[in-house]
Amino acid sequence: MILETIAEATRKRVAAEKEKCSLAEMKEKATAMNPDTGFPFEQELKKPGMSFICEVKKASPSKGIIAEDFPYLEIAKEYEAAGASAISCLTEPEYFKGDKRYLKKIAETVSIPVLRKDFTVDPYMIYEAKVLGATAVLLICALLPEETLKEYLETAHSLGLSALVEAHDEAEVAQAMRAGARIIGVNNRNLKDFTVDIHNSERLRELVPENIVFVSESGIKTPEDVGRLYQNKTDAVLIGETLMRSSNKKAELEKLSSMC
Ligand SMILES: O=P(O)(O)OC[C@@H](O)[C@@H](O)c1c[nH]c2ccccc12
Repeated sequence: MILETIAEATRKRVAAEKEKCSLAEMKEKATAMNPDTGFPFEQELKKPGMSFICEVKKASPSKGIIAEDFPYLEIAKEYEAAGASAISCLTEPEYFKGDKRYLKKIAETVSIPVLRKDFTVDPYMIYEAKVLGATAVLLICALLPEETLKEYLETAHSLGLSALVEAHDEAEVAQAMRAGARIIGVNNRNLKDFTVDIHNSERLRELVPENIVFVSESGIKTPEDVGRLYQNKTDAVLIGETLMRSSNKKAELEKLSSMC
């Protein structure tokens, strides 16, 4: 299964990185930074109206190369100027052609919150996200036993980082809530077979109380998709491909939000 393959590659990558900068050292750097961020990622998504998390993504295992030309910093600036609430930046290098340097540079440049989009399988990656300037990390339920998820959430929160906890079905939504998630994202893409169904997040919406931020992720393409999710009390949408393929991101974002 692709998710496990990526997780395994990530474990290897992190093991190699620890040779250069140990866990103790990374933790030290992260904890020396100001934890009192006021959780801007969560605050942005909680604002009235639909919030847009716009993703900077060059490639994906399901789509291959999405953007041949990839001026990531310009893209991030365009998202910000277009009114994005936050930016999601892929840092996974092998399958998504992401890079930690993209995240660092984007976080230095824009003033909206930046999510580190990666396959968090080690607390090291949470400390590193903080050091790179991220305001939030992704935690995928399918990769983390409940106790581990709880522990990672506590680590993130103690550093002032928000966590977008990704679930795909009822059991994972329940796991996310028990672990103390404040932001739950339902992925419309099934990571086992890559099928996309935005009905998935519509269906699971009612399981999440309104004090927890609810995000719909993946496969969102039209103003009708966004409008339907908005009617269904979705706080935010996470959109990658549709925006990445658009040559005028501001116009595209305006169009996508036109039915909210
Ligand atoms: O490009 P899309 O279909 O709009 O999807 C964006 C985002 O939801 C997707 O990239 C994603 C959702 N969960 C992930 C976990 C890891 C990597 C990527 C993802």
